[in-house]
Amino acid sequence: MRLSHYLLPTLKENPAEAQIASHRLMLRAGLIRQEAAGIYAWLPLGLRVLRNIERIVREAMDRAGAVELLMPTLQLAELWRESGRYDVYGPEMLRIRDRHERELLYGPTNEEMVTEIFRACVHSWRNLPLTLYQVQWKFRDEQRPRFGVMRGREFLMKDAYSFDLDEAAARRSYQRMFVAYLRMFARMGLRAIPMRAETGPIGGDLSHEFIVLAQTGESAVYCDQALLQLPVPGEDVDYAGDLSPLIAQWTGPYAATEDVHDAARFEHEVPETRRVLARGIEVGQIFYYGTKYALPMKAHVTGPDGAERPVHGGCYGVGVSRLLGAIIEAGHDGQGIVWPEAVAPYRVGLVNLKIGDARTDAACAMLQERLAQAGTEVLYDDTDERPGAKFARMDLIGLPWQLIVGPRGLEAGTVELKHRASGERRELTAEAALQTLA
Ligand SMILES: Nc1ncnc2c1ncn2[C@@H]1O[C@H](COS(=O)(=O)NC(=O)[C@@H](N)CS)[C@@H](O)[C@H]1O
Repeated sequence: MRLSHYLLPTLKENPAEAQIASHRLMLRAGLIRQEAAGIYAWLPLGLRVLRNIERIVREAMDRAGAVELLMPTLQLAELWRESGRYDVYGPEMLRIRDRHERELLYGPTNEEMVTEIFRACVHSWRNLPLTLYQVQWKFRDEQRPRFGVMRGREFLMKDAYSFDLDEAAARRSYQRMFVAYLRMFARMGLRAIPMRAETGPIGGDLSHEFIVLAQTGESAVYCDQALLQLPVPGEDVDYAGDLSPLIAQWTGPYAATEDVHDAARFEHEVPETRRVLARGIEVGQIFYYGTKYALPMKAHVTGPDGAERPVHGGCYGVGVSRLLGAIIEAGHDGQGIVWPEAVAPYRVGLVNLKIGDARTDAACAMLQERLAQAGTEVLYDDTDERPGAKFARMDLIGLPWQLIVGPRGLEAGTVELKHRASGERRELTAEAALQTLA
């Protein structure tokens, strides 16, 4: 991709309204643009990261056996009257009337709608367990949208919903999602800690939040240091097996958000040297809520004994757009963003220090060709700005690698390869650089 024909409106100054690093950097690096309070346009570079995060989320859901569908953002109010949540959901719900004066709402979440789809399509226990998921925009009319995409009003969520014959089976679905979440966040370069949490308007009696520790996190969290060192389940985890030992390993040590924190237990259970009090960003939350929606909405299946019964459910959310903020909070320095390779918008920033010079242009063309053949995504800075400005922009947007081509280097038969995260720079031949990037 050539920067001279791209849309990358970087900003030199820190925008006054941005109070935390990720908000400042997302605006300065030209990833998003605020269109209204809590409502953002996703500019090309930010959209590529969002899509990479979605890909990792989808791969984790598919691997855990969930099935993707896509539900509309607009929902009928009567659906929420069936569950009894329409009147209790509160001012966060954006209520809309269409031209026929029909009452609609912009979905803040989709338990009712997915239950309606389930009850219309599934009638036998033989179809269970079934976990459906989507990646869809949500709207919550937050009183105080802030911190950029961290607490937006329109935001992208992966929401999954499990359906099972009984509580025991539903808890197994919950465990599969729990493990999938541990793996998913680790693949994004995050250490997300599962913490017992309140269930709030979604309901149920079992919930865990997945928290990324960060100074600017909105939640205060208390946990046992031991949790921060646990190895994340590997690629070979057997989702069909008994996951209880794994869950016990991750839920044994003390971990709680402030709204469920038990100070006495914390002091009693956790040796002082291992007590962690930190702030965290909630990047996901999972709930078991039994028949809370199936009962009022009559989502039944015929059991093995031939009897009709309401299904047991759970829901599993991930803040896909919030994750850009969380990843930047966890990975940035004084020069800008430091993207983990797995989510970076491009892997290599190719910088031509003298656009128009036959040798540097030819070298850059060759490098782009070879990197494209190797499947490496490249953002080519073919602008004629000063080198200093080009380096600063590359550091700001935080691509994992910078490949710098200048006339002096070519004279000596070398190009420069810089690793953004470590700051390490090396002068080496183009071939050696391509080998390093392979
Ligand atoms: N205002 C918001 N802006 C950005 N992300 C948000 C916002 N509200 C929630 N999220 C993200 O969305 C995730 C899921 O939201 S939730 O309310 O906990 N859960 C649900 O809505 C369930 N229906 C999940 S299926 C949260 O963990 C958080 O990461």
